[in-house]
Amino acid sequence: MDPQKRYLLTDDDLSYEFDRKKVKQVSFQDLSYSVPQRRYVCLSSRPKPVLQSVSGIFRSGLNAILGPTGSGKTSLMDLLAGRISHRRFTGDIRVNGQPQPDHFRFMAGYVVQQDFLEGVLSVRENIHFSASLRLSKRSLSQGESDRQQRARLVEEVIDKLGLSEVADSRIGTDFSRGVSGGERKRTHIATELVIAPSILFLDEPTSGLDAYTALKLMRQLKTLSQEGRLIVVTLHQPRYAILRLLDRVTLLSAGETVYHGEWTDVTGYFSEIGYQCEEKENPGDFFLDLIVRESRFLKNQLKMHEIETEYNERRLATQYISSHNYNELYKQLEDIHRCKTYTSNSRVVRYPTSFIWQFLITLLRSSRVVGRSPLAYLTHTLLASLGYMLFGLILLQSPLTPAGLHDRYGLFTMVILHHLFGLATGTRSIHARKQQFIHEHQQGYYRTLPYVFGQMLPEFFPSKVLSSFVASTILYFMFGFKLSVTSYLLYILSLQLVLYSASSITMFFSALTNNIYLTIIGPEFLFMFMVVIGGNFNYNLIPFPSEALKYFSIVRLGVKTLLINELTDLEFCLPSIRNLTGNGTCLHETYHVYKSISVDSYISGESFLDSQLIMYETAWDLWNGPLGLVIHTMFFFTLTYVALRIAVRKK
Ligand SMILES: Nc1ncnc2c1ncn2[C@@H]1O[C@H](COP(=O)(O)OP(=O)(O)OP(=O)(O)O)[C@@H](O)[C@H]1O
Repeated sequence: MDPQKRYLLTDDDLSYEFDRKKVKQVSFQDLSYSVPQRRYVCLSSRPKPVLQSVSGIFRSGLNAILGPTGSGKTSLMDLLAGRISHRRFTGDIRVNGQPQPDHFRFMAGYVVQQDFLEGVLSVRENIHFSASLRLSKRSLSQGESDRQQRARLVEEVIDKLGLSEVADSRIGTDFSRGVSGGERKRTHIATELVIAPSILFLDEPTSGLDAYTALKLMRQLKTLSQEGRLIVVTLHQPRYAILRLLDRVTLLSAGETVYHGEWTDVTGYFSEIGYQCEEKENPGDFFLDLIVRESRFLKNQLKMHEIETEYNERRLATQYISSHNYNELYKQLEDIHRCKTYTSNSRVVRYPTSFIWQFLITLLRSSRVVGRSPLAYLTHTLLASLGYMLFGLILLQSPLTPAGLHDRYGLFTMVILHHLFGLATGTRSIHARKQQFIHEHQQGYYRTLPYVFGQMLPEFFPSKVLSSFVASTILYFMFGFKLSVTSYLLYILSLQLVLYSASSITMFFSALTNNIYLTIIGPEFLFMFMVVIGGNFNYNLIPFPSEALKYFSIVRLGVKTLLINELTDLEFCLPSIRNLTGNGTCLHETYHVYKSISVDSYISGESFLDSQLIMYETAWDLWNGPLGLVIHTMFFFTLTYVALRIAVRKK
């Protein structure tokens, strides 16, 4: 193919090219990357350089990025894996000599330091989840059914990583022990390997493992690389036995390269520039100590503003740039990167599976998660029911008296407040899932919307919906609200809508920010605001129409609907004239007798609604409350979706 013509290919063509071809080489030239350094929440100061003019070529085999903590290993790997937007860095990355396509991250396996496996699911189920969402129909062969092929691939990878004995064991959560650390790490690798990527990135795969397990894992990676894969790992301070397995390394110091090339040549290179590693010393320790010592010295010099040109020339990074190794590398890179920079024809990112499929698979996972921890979900219902039962006992069969009318008002307000500050706030656990969502989304498991409908809503709502339904029903009959099917249904509907509305607000805050305090205080502040504007406070001094503002209050919309539903057609009389007609009205003849004695002897539900400035005459007056709650819910769900979309935008 004409090399110039190659760059006229569309993303689809490229994806096809890469799906068919193995990634044999990733080359990068003059990569520089900086991050905004925020001192205060809104103000950003000078950008902090993370990588400076880093170049190299990784080929099939076991490649490693080594360096002390904070030297930029993960950042370099993120760039190479396509997890950082092209807008954020300068330099050029090529895959098999072609520009890195937009969806490269979907094709590459990426094992992050902290895994996001589902603790209540088994090893096999976790791997299956990845296979179901990341293996496109096109990548599966004809003949066998898709389902059988996926199952076979899962079993193959379980076997390859030596996980057969624990395949049905649960991963484990903070509260229940599961598989060992090494098995967990291998399961994480298996979730990536199951898509048979020809390139695999692993960030600190040995961290948290004992020496033996770490070596065993690295040997497995070596075997995988010998099958023709291109594997890139970052390592912090590996032992010698691990270093000997490596084919190529990049040594980083404060974002600059101090060596890139074959592992076997590294000792020779350093002795050439005057640093001789003793025979019995671990070369890894030797180089890293050298880099750390130099960085510390450099930091002190910088503090004193006296970094000398003479010293600069002796710096490891400067010496590397003037070395023969670097010249050779640069010649090769010039050759590979000679072609024009590719500009993408389309920015559409194609997912391996369809929207519906992503929804179904995420729904299956969330149902399993809910089903496997029934106690966690039922506790909510049990506690809420017990609490409401207590209120029901205290106010058992409240009479239709003026005092009973005030009990109704008080109880409605209290139940709504409990829905806001009690039931809805549990939705904050979405915050804990956000990093899992970001990782899985970046790896091409699913789009945002199927996740929202398939995972988020089913996982967070059933327990709340059930709690609200059971507890409110108990209260309804214990307290003795209006005995009418329509009134009962409208009462349940209103409370459910209040719950959705309040939960959508807590969800929005969880999706919006990583700050745990803000996810707690944000919704509470908003709820308090709604109590103030929706309650009977005199806030006419606020410079906007108070009536319009009331529609913003979930409290107002909820209480108003419950009051209209309960109070219309009811009359509340003094106990002494509590001789009801059977349809909730006082015996008016008796009332006439008492009328002259006390004005408080009789109150109609309607007159109470009048006193609260609540309109109740038309169907619109009744239904604008539920409608307002639906609009609230939809509004905050949309905001949640937008916040999640922003959260998953490439770094
Ligand atoms: N998004 C970011 N925001 C702020 N600082 C960042 C960001 N990304 C990287 N950095 C900073 O850049 C430097 C390099 O980070 P990076 O995670 O790449 O280092 P590392 O070598 O992988 O470290 P470790 O071994 O501890 O994981 C660090 O000082 C880090 O704080």
